[in-house]
Amino acid sequence: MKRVFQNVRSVYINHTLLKFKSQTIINQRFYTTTIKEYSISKTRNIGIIAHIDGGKTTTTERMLHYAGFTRRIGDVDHGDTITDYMKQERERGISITSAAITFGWKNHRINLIDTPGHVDFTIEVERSIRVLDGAITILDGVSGVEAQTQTVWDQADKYGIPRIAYVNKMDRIGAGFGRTVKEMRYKLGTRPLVCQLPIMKKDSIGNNLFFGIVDLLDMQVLDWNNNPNGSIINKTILTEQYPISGLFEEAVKGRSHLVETLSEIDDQLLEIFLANEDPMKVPVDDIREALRRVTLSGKAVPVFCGASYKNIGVQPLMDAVVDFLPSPLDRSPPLATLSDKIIEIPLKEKEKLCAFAFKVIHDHKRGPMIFVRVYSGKIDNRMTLFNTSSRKRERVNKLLQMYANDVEEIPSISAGNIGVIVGLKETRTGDTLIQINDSRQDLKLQSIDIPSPVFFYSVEPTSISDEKPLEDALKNMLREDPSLHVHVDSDSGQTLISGMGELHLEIIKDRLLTEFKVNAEMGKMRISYRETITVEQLEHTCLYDRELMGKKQKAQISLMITPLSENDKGISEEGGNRIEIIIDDLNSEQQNETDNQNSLTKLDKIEIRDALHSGILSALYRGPILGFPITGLYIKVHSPKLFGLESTKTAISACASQALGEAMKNGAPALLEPLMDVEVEVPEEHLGDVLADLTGTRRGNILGLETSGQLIDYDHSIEIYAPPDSTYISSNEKQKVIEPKRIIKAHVPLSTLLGYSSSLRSLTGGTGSFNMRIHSFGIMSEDRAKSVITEIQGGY
Ligand SMILES: Nc1nc2c(ncn2[C@@H]2O[C@H](COP(=O)(O)OP(=O)(O)OP(=O)(O)O)[C@@H](O)[C@H]2O)c(=O)[nH]1
Repeated sequence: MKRVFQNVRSVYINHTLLKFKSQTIINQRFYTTTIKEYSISKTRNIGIIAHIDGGKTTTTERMLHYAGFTRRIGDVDHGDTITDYMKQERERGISITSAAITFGWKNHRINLIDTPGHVDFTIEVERSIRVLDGAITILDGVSGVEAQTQTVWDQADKYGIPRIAYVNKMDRIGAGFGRTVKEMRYKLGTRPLVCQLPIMKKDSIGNNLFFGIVDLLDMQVLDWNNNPNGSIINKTILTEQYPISGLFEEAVKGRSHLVETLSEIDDQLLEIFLANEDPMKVPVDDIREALRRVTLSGKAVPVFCGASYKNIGVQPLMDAVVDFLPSPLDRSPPLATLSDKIIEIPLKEKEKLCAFAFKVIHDHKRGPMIFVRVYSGKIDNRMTLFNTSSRKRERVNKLLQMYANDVEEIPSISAGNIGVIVGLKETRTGDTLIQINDSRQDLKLQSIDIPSPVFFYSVEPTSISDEKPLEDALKNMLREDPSLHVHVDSDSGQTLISGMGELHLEIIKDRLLTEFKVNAEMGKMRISYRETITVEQLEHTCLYDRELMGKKQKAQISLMITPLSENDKGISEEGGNRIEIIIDDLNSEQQNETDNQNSLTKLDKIEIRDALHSGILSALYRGPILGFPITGLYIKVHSPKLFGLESTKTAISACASQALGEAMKNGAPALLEPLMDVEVEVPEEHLGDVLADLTGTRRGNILGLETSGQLIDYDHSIEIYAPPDSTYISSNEKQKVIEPKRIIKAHVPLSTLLGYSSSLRSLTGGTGSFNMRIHSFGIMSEDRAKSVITEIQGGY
């Protein structure tokens, strides 16, 4: 073939961008550590979020390689990736924890978090997103926007995280870039801006192979031809002579659309566009700057494509992280509460310290490792910190930068950065850390919403000598995982462990037995029901007056309890309840107090509030019917009456607990069961059978039917550009493209979904798939409640 186009070979290995302090080979890996300090504007705290199996770990692995961090690319399917380092992750080929790694790219420091995709580990995603400044959303080019893609998208929306999107797996038969872009518009409600086009090429036997991409900004073709690890990219300026018919014309259409859409959203680019008139003449740097502005504002999402497994498309994606995702300086300051007021925490190194513990892992050699994001000030090695949540002083033993499961010691973690503290004994996920001499002792950064657990089992140590190791292991795991709940049932004395799903609890069991080497037996996995009240409002006053260990304990409080409205449920905390504590009235009473014995000088308001709060929380664990956790209530604690030194923290807490227990009995309590948001995808011919099964014994409520890959509820008023997919699929492959499936959306009680995957398999001959996540807890009918009570009381 006559070469009529300019061919530029460019080496994309980025080793030189890191300033090496040392290089060591550990387990065949090539580790580099860096002492180079990047300014905050050159820092990117980003996450990779996607549906399960979207290719997050595979993409991260390539990023590490091209950044010069690893000598060889790890493979999820061989269980040797850097970020999936837990035994359970490698065995199952899935991510369970989110790994945090730092690497350099184009003179920027990238702190990257690879999050899990499975719905059982949603909280891992939530706590990571909480501290991120930007995210890459990976979509599977064949499956398009999937259920969990929508979940993580919503989570990122909640925290206002700017995003770029990457349509992966373009090498797979049936991949549709244009279709996925359209799905982003109508399923995610975003405005996708196509920045690249995928290119297919015929191989020797006529099959289409994903070969490279067109960069619509620079109007050049990037291909990774004959290049096993993808480090070398051939760059070719795209002209009309390019030997793939129609490619140049499609690229002109794509670029024109990109410039026109950007001009619609961004006034600065509009001016440049008007001055140039032709979208093809608008300078690439101006387009890049406009893309950055619209991404940061959340008005649009640039879309890229590739096949990470085939080492295609990853470096341009890394460039996009640097070019379009925000630095910590581009983000609005996080909010915190201070003395019941909402304040902003400005990002300044010279300010007082404010850091957020977003993850805790228990390392057998180093002890607890606390992952923190520093929002203002600086954490120095050996510093003493104050934890405003546990109200304890904690001393830093070491500060670390993480390279997945490998580390480098660093002298400090400055504002805008993510790092790890070793030496803190009491800090848990979600805690706020400040300096010891800071007067803002109740400063708390907005914490993480923890979804309600839906499964539980009991755990018993095999012998008395196993009790302590079990207790220690559970304590460590609780600090790591805020979605795990451990509770000792006061009636049976059994330790109950509850979690987000069957997989979550299976992993916990596996870790207890193999990682912590605890000898224990687990009971059958069961559904965690809930209890609530059905009356409109309850008022109750409780006087607690007891003698404990020879000391008189006395306190009184009043409660007002109402069921939460549907709107309030979305903003509820504490197991789906909202607790409000009003102790302002305490002041006046205290001031009027004449009897010195009744003065409250020993307890400050924060301690009284904490004691009331912990008392209510402990009572919420045990409902009056079957002892399941209480949910769906707004509980107002008010008019506390304290009796001098007899009103200890224990008395106040016990009084609150007793008050709620007594009140619940008068509230016509009812049992609730978890209702799941279910999406079942089936071929048309099995639709009837699957619907009948869901609405029959499974008691499902069908919410709607959709067809995969078709535009439903699509807002045509916003025009988007999506390249035609058929251009890139050979007639041979067209026959193999999977037919569109029907998607059933329903609310179904969890209790009827146990073992659903095998039923669905037999109903659809293995062609159906489903996804579920907790929607809410719904009140059981009387008959259903009776059968659950009989089942549980008769040996449950
Ligand atoms: N054909 C093809 N397969 C891919 C590509 N990227 C990833 N895969 C495969 O897809 C599967 C899932 O990849 P992972 O990287 O583990 O996906 P993940 O999103 O990290 O998965 P979870 O963390 O468990 O949610 C593995 O078998 C990969 O080899 C790709 O570009 N093309």
